[in-house]
Amino acid sequence: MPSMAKRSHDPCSIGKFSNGKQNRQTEFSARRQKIAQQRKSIPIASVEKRLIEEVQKNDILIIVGETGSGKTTQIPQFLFGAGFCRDGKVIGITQPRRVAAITVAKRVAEECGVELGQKVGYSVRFDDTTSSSTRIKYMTDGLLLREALLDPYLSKYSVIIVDEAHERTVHTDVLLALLKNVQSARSRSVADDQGVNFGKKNVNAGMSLEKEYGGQSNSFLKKDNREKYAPLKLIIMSASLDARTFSEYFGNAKSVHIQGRQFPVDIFYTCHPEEDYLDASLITIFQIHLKEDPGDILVFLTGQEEIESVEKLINDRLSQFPEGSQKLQVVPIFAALPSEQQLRVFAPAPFGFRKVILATNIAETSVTIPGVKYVIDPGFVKARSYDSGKDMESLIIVPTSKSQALQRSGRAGREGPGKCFRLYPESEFEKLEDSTKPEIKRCNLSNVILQLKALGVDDIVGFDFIEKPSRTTIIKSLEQLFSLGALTDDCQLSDPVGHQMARLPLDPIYSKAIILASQYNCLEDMLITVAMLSVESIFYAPREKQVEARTAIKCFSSPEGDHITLINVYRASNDFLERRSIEMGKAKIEKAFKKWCKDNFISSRSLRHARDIHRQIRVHAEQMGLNLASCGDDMLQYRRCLAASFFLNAAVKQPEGTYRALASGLVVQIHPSSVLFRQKPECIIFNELVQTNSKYVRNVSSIDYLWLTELVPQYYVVKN
Ligand SMILES: Nc1ncnc2c1ncn2[C@@H]1O[C@H](COP(=O)(O)OP(=O)(O)OP(=O)(O)O)[C@@H](O)[C@H]1O
Repeated sequence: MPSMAKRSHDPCSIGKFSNGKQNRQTEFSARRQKIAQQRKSIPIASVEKRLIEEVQKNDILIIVGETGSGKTTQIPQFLFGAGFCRDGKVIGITQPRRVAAITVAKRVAEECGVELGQKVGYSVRFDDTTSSSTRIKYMTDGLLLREALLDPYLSKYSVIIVDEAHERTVHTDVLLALLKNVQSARSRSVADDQGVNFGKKNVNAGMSLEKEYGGQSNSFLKKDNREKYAPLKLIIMSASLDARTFSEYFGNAKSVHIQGRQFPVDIFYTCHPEEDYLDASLITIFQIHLKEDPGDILVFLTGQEEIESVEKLINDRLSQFPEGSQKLQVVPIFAALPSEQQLRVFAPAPFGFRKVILATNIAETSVTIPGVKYVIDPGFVKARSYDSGKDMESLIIVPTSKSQALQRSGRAGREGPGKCFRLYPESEFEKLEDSTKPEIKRCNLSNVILQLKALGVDDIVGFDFIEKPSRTTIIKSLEQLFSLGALTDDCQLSDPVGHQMARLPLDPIYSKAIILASQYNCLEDMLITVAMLSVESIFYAPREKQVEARTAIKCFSSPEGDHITLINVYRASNDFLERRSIEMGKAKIEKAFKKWCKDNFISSRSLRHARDIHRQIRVHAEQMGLNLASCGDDMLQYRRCLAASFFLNAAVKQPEGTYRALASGLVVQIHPSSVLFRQKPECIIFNELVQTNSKYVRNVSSIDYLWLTELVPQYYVVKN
């Protein structure tokens, strides 16, 4: 059992739990009363007037306030009350994650006593609950960026609040630059009584990549029409923000600090470092379950695999408890789970049960999970990392930053006093970085550049990022887009390919595969491929059943590689569901589907998610008028299309059985999970590069070497 040392203690009162026996109406009014009470006692309530004055006085305001002080839920309501939505204007609040946007909107609608989608709504990719009456709109930062493509001045908004800005996701950073530009353009339009026009580019024939890199900073909203826009108010918010960086970026903008949180959270550290944080998490879960007062537990793990393995370990251990004494409900939440399954963590546990939520960092900021009193934080997170020299992007497990640790502990103590168990010594905490390195500095930028180009940004190097990505990364990403045919020689979006790619909400390499597949008459098959490649892992092989799992996978495997194998799984699941939907009702199908997946060592969650993604991207393909054909059983065209799409990830076999990636020169091996692990064909394409003790490639298919020069001569003849 990890021994814990308590760091601080605040006097606490025990949270109250409803007995659930009141009739519905009394329950409803009691809940409304409770919410009204909560709102009054929230720290931010006492500074409402001052905050409104600050927003009125300052066009840009930076607000730093403790977790749970009421920034996300209350400030938009204050602004609404102060008249910021007059003339039908909207207050927009961005969140880095969908789950936060959805759940906070639901809470605020409830606080306002309105139906979701009326005064308060949310909009996230593929799910929009807003209507023409919506005045307080929660959304993801990525969604607001896409809105800017259609309405460059974001003209319906009077205020935009960028929440959890400390996360510094790529979308947040790009959004900040965009908003800065939109704000000054809107102010100019009023001051000069002269309008502005968005996105008209100085097409400069013959401009080379070199010129693109060397350009000067440009404002991409250019004056030349006569429309007027009302000024835009901008608020940047977080609990753990380096206010100075943001203030300087926005020309010494004013920052205000909100003191206090509603309930205390006691922090505990282990006395010694833990060798195995999964084991330590498991022990701490049961330690809390057996010894602590009622209250749910939120555990932060790094990804789906860890979550599923801890889920299994908890259930195994529970099965050893005497019948009827288990009383622990385990609910996972991670990005790859379909939305409705993610939202299960917000439902109360069955009466008398304690809920254990196993979460990735998607539950780290903004969300309030009702019932959570205990947080377990092993101190790790899976983060993107990019080596621009090798053009290699990977996900690696790294220690959290101090600001992430603070956010995690902030998930306890929202409805009453809480406790946070950090599974590392306090001395380790002191060594953590203050904040997380901005994502823009650790990822490939081709997607961002594609979006910026679609927004009309000419000069990427000169673009006013809050922190500039490295020049090498920008150059590599531009080169990649150029190789994919998304950019013309003068660095503009190509027509139609570049524009079509920017419309698809996917990585450029996948968008390109979809556009090409339309020409190769195999789009249906490529849509399945992209959907299956977008989820974590389709096959699930428990350690103790490796042999059985390998036999089961053989039923689907194709000698041509993992891509066709994934298509076989998808098609088999289609057949299964079609047959069953004739035989049985909806509720039974779900159960039968789970059993079918389990028998075949397939993760039913991942497959469901892939089916969901497939449905969504198919709608995009239809709307774009692409040719929705399938190549049926003759997969040759499909394999040629794989080669033409993923040529940047082609590799050839070396005499000793390793592979040399043609674009980067890296020496890689086929991952043991690939169906081609033993077969080792002469030439392959792959979709993922993972770095453990060696460099492995996953999702691999064999191709004919000559296809590369035949299908992508502009790259292979010229370059290699
Ligand atoms: N869904 C909910 N159920 C119950 N209480 C809630 C809910 N959402 C918010 N609250 C209450 O409102 C308080 C303020 O939440 P809010 O999200 O506005 O804080 P915040 O300052 O934005 O915190 P953070 O920085 O952690 O996002 C919470 O501490 C909690 O008491």
